[in-house]
Amino acid sequence: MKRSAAGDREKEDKKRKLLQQLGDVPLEFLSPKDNGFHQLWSSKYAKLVLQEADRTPVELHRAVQKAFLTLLHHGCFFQDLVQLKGKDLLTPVSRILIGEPGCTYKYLNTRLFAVPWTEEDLGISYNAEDISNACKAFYALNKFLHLQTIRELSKLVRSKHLTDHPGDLQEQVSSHGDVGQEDASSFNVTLINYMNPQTMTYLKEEPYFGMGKMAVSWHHDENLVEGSTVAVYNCSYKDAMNTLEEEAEDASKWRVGLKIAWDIETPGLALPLNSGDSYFMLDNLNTTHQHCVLAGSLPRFSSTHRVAECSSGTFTYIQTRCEKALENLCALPDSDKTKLQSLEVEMLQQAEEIHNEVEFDWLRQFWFQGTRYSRCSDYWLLAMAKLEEHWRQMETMVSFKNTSLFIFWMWVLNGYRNTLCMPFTR
Ligand SMILES: O=C(O)CCC(=O)C(=O)O
Ligand SMILES: [Fe+2]
Repeated sequence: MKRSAAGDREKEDKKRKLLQQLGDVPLEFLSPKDNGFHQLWSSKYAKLVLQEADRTPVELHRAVQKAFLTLLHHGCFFQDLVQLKGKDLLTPVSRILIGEPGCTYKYLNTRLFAVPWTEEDLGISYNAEDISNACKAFYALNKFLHLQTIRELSKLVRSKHLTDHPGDLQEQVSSHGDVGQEDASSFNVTLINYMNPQTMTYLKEEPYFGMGKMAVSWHHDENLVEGSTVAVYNCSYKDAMNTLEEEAEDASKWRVGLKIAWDIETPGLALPLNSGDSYFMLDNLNTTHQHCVLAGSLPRFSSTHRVAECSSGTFTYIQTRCEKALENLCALPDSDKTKLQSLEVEMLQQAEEIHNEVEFDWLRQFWFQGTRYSRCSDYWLLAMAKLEEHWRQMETMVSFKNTSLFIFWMWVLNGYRNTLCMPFTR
């Protein structure tokens, strides 16, 4: 999914107009201490659900919290260089993507490659046993959050708040008679975020409501299966560096902010999070509303489980594409030379397209991000070596095509010249 520069500009204009309209008066937002907070939540934000820490098994908390720290100690979190409003920006939060083997997730023009999680041993080698265990912990958390999501979705179906898409939701829920099967609500990746506010010198102020410093600005999560839920596990922790008083700590909890997209009438919502809490953006909430993350005072991790739309975003997909293009290349017997089977224009064009796709959307994306993926496992290095080999073979195809085109134009040109010269040469 390419973000168009024109589309971005249009959105920016709309946003600027909105801010001008507001002048210096901030919009209203409600927190738990405000009257009407729960009323607002249940009427305008009913598809946002909080599950407090005690709803999650203690062993799962333990395994996941250990996993976060393992990844941090192995230096697996990286700030992403993303494109926003035509500018290259480094995200304040550092991230890692973990998920189904071969899955990728593209956001803000950056393709992230999932460090594979598996329950059983698929022969994937990890750089350390604790990294392998960390991936297993997120797999377990994923399964748990998936179950909770189904539960919350069916509660939503039964509730009177359901207004739009009742049909879709009903379907999503009823397809879960047998929980655990693959479907639109099985999360295939988690994008894990980490930020230590004490080491971040500059964080942007939330511009519309005056909610405070943002770790992640207002956005919709992109590149997800339409209407799919996003489930987030939140975990802040005290390290030896943090010596805050209990009270001060309380005043600076991490919060998730929500607002209805392009709506300046409905107050925004700021929901404080305790360590171990999970929140769910059910059904199409991510489309109708925007969210942001407001920084608290402690270092914090979040594991954001999603259904990435990866019809053209898995290793299997791109490998199959390459193989399709390479069907047109056949080996000459008794030599290491190859030739094109068909010179049909469509065949040649398709090969060129696939050659570009693998080069720009996969190889360059991967190498641009440096060696970050080799911190965890060799999975993507091996996968990329295969794609590179396909790319190299396609390179010969494209050069064949260019040579054929050259010969064709020479032939046309010569024919033309011969025609012109005919009276003189006769
Ligand atoms: O950390 C969170 O609570 C949510 C982060 C988020 O919105 C994102 O990564 O897209
Ligand atoms: Fe998000």
